[in-house]
Amino acid sequence: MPALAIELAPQAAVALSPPPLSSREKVERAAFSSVYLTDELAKAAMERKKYPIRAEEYELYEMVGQGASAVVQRALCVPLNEIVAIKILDFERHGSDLSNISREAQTMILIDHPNVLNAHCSFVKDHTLWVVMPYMAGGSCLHIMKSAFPDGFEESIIATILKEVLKGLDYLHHHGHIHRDVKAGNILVDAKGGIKLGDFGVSACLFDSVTESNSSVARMAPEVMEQLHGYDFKADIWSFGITALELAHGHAPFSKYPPMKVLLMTLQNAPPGLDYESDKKFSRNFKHMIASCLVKDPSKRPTAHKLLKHTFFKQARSYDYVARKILEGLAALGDRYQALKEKEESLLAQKKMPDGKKEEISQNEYKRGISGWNFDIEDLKAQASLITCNEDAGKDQGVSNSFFECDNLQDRMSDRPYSRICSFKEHTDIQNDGLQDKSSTVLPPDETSCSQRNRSDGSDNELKNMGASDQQVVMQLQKTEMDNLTKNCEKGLNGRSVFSEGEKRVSIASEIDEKNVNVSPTYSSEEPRTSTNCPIDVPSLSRGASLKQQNQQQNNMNSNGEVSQTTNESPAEIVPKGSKPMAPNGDDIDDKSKPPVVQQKGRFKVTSESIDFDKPSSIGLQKSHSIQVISQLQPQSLSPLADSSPSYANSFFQQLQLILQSNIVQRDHILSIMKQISTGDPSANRSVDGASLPSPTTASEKSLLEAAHEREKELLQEVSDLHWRLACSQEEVQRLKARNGQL
Ligand SMILES: Nc1ncnc2c1ncn2[C@@H]1O[C@H](COP(=O)(O)OP(=O)(O)OP(=O)(O)O)[C@@H](O)[C@H]1O
Repeated sequence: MPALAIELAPQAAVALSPPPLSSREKVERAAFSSVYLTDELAKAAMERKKYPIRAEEYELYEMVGQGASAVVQRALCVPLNEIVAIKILDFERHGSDLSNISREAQTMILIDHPNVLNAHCSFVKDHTLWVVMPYMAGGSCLHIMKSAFPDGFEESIIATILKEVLKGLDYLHHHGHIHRDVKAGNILVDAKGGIKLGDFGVSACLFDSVTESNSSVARMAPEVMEQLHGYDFKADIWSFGITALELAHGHAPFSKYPPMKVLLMTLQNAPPGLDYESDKKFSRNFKHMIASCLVKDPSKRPTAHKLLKHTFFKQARSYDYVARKILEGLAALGDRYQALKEKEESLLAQKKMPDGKKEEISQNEYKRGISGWNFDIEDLKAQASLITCNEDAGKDQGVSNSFFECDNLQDRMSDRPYSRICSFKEHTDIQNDGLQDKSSTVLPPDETSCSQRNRSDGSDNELKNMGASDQQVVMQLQKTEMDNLTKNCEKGLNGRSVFSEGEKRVSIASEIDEKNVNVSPTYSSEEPRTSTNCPIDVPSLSRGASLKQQNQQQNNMNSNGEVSQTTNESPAEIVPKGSKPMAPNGDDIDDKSKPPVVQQKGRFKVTSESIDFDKPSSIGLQKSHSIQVISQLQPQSLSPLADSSPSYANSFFQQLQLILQSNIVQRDHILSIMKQISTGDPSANRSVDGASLPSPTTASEKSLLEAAHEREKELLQEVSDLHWRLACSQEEVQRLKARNGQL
């Protein structure tokens, strides 16, 4: 049966109304709905060499790659006598979103940029879609690292590769595309060291594969994970930052964790970054470049266009240099692929988990975030003083512009450089963070304050990043893990080993462990910690330290106060600052003056409106020492403002309750564990209900309860703070509504 071409001239693009279709027909027809077509791209595509669209005209050779949804084979295009790569997607086996796949294959054909892998053509063969592409003989950066650079590339190579990737991203964003899967595995190198960003979205919907693999989750931006407000091209910048870390270390920061863990870590923790101590070989510019991408608030991430001007990329070299440095001496791609596949299969067969050390490193990288950095403040001041202010200064950049070159006025205008003061302040804050505490309890760069405004609208991880359902998941996981922890402690008390050899040592439990339990007085904040510490450390707990540490962490999480709409009813009404219009021409991508755009991208919403909550008011919550009383309060009773927007207040109140409940559960677990340890009785009451807590008969139990009450008070204080911010936010919402009404 002859293969059917789906490479169609854009003029022929017609959306057909579908009667019941076979999956093959669906692919073919979906290819017509070329929403991405632009005249410019279509013209370029028409001018290109014609590749045959019949499978018979290609000779398939060895496999050179495999992704979640496709295999890639080297092949000969017989009529043109040219080696190509053919990506073969089995759309029946993967049950993929056919319209997405074929539409994006179509887009690949129209792509025309030296740094983006385009497709020569694509066609359907039986139940598979064939995408014919240029053959990239070096393979992906991931493959190259796995074969010859397990600890990552050197900085000049990384700068060269990433600069090319960034050019590709800039092109895509300029044409209104989000890549959605930037990673080392999708950065391809040709025989001459040329770099192309591949796999332009041909792999299906991201969230369909979340449960299967964490390779995409590891690089997913927080706003993509939360799915509350949609995301925009800045999500690619986050992934770009993670990819930079991947190239620097040979693996992504949390690649060894299961997807759910990665989701939680990304949402809850400070962003990962290069470590001042262990990454000494890398320059400050590199560290800064990564940090500027890994800012949780997308609006504070630079555009690809702006990032290209970062001083880090000054060290970029030629393609030749890349070929010499990383390709020389490598076996042919097919052989390398085969060898890696065999190695991975044998590891799997032996049930050998990946190196536990790497897990620890990942964990520590993650926790430290950028806290270990030391900036030369004088240097920064000098650089910052070169930057010109504009009226929006400080509004939308997460990190200083002092690392960015401003070539001309247009760049300055389009990229909205920071003001001198903000730039300096930002770094002061970063530096202070580093000096203040080298442990994990630091604010990420996006949460450092630049002004009063920024102080009040920085991200609140618990509230901004997580919807109610996320929190339920978190709570459930935390409870499960806490139960595990309790069991492990029991095992420890019974003289049995806490973790078996092959057991994963770092899990969510370790996170909880960090926050709530692991507070041995002998603990050094710079030492890696794992949940294995539990049975050893707990007997010598310093409760004060424990609670303080926990509180500090909580405060860090909650002190920035951005309050975002989380109700499901009207997600488009209030959206985060980070969501900006994705301008097709790219020039005004950062222009806040544009009207809001809400766009549905498959299952995601792309939104552009932002709201700042910057005006404090003083509405206090009456404190109570009983958590029960607070948790029973109805939202209406909390604030008169709640009446004006009940769904908003309800949602917010629910979130507060969830956080509080989560803390209560954790607290009770900890108390229970401590009691077991102090009595040496693993069968001691493990109930987590406040009502069934043991009565304070001994001095140690008394002090435990005192500590718990302290914590309770702290939590109440936090609730009070949050409520205050809610009131501010509501006021701001009213103000904005009024302003919108006027407009
Ligand atoms: N044009 C090419 N030339 C050489 N190798 C390629 C080419 N395209 C892809 N590969 C190799 O094949 C691998 C899988 O391809 P690709 O990532 O496009 O598949 P996928 O199913 O979309 O993957 P995923 O969705 O997991 O990213 C790549 O990581 C790369 O190593």
